[in-house]
Amino acid sequence: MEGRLLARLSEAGDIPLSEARALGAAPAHLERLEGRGLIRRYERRVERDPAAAVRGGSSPPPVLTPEQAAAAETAWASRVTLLHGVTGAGKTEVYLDLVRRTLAEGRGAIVLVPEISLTPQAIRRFGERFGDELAVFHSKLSTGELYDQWFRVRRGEARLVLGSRSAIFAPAREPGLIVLDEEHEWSYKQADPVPRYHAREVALRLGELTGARVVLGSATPDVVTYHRAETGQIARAELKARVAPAAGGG
Ligand SMILES: Nc1ncnc2c1ncn2[C@@H]1O[C@H](COP(=O)(O)OP(=O)(O)OP(=O)(O)O)[C@@H](O)[C@H]1O
Repeated sequence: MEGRLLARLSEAGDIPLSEARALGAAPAHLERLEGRGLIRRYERRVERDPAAAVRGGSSPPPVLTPEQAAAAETAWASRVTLLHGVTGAGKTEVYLDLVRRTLAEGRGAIVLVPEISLTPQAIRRFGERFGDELAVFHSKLSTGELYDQWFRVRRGEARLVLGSRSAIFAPAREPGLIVLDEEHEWSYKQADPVPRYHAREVALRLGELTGARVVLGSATPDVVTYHRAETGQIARAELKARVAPAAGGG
């Protein structure tokens, strides 16, 4: 067994303890080898990274349409903005543009989407654009995965948080932007279990406390948000046209 282990180590450099065990190494074997100075045991943090699979090459961002560019400008110039746009009008590209600007300023960003919209494709869109800056929070992560994501954000390694409602509590450093996509969704309200909160209200308050811009995106805004926009308490940007499909040119 010891020969097999040493052979494996000489080819791999180092191996996890679990692999040594699988090769048949018992604790006594390891102690003996270590005593003879042939191996050394050490601990290393290994992070689980649920976004790793969706990180790809960086695809260049599309040029925003004039309507999208105007919407991004309004949001950039305002504290809180309702981004009112029909389905397929390209709201996500506006969020991506605002995230890019925010990271370029050296600040962090939190993008909330309803749990049901947090699909691999949606994650990939952000992962392709922002790579290692991205941390993803959703309810299917194991406690360990959640812990790792939390610490990547906490340490400032990941400055962009993408997640469902509870991601609003991620320890983003110096948040400069908070986006709620589909802001009208009832799933942003957590009624049970405690703590009971509405992620939109938390986002608005966090924006006040930190100076982060808040963007509320929807094709069908909540009546409360709509009223705030109508009465001028928050800004409004509209996307009325669908983005023409790249190949269609219509
Ligand atoms: N400026 C652009 N140039 C080229 N393609 C674009 C542009 N903006 C958006 N798209 C493409 O159009 C499609 C719809 O855009 P996007 O997903 O951003 O819209 P959305 O409003 O967020 O959609 P939904 O309402 O479904 O959430 C996507 O495939 C996106 O890549």
